[in-house]
Amino acid sequence: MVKICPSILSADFARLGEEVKAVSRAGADYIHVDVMDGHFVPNLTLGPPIVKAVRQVTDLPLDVHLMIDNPDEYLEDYAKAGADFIGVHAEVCTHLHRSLGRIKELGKKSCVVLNPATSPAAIEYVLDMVDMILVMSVNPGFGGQKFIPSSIAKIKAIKEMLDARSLSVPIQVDGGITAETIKDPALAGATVFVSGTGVFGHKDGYQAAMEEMRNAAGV
Ligand SMILES: O=C(CO)[C@@H](O)[C@H](O)COP(=O)(O)O
Repeated sequence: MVKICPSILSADFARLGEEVKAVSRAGADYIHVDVMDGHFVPNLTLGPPIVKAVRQVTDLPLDVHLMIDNPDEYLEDYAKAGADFIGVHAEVCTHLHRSLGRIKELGKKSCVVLNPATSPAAIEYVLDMVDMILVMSVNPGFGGQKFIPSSIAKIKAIKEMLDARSLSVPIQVDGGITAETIKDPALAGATVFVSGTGVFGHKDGYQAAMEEMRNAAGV
């Protein structure tokens, strides 16, 4: 079952509440919230007060992707703000097992995130404790970038690792996802798709964008 998660990074921030309501009505499965700190990634976005505000305008799960250094220091703030999923990068968590465990202790779903250059081996020993795995198909920091094709082999490798352990953790993919690019990652085993410009920039509107992606995924 394909899930589509509009990334509010590409929304009109001056009308953020309306934008979130509109994609929720148009059939989004989760609202994807990109948190950037200007250190781990070369861009700055938003923090817990905005997550709290978004929480008030939709009943959909909030999928909060922390692109920040020292995520442990902020997990509780994002949990309190209303995140449902909290994603942390394998590259910045010195004690990844502890960070993912802390997310669960806070009563939230945990997601581990891999940059394009990071090997699936980095998450081999936490596969059994995560609720979602996010494969970045662009280098994080900006919307509107081109899908990196090597992500497909990585998704396949992670799917094989999960199957070998009889685990059914959803694989999410994020970056450059549109109706034109969704099929290959879907065939490789991804079921959860983040899309920013592909949804918010679609010429025929949000519902058409998500329907096209679901149809194109075709799995
Ligand atoms: O995390 C990120 C970027 O760092 C993504 O969530 C982008 O927001 C996706 O945007 P598109 O590539 O779909 O435009």
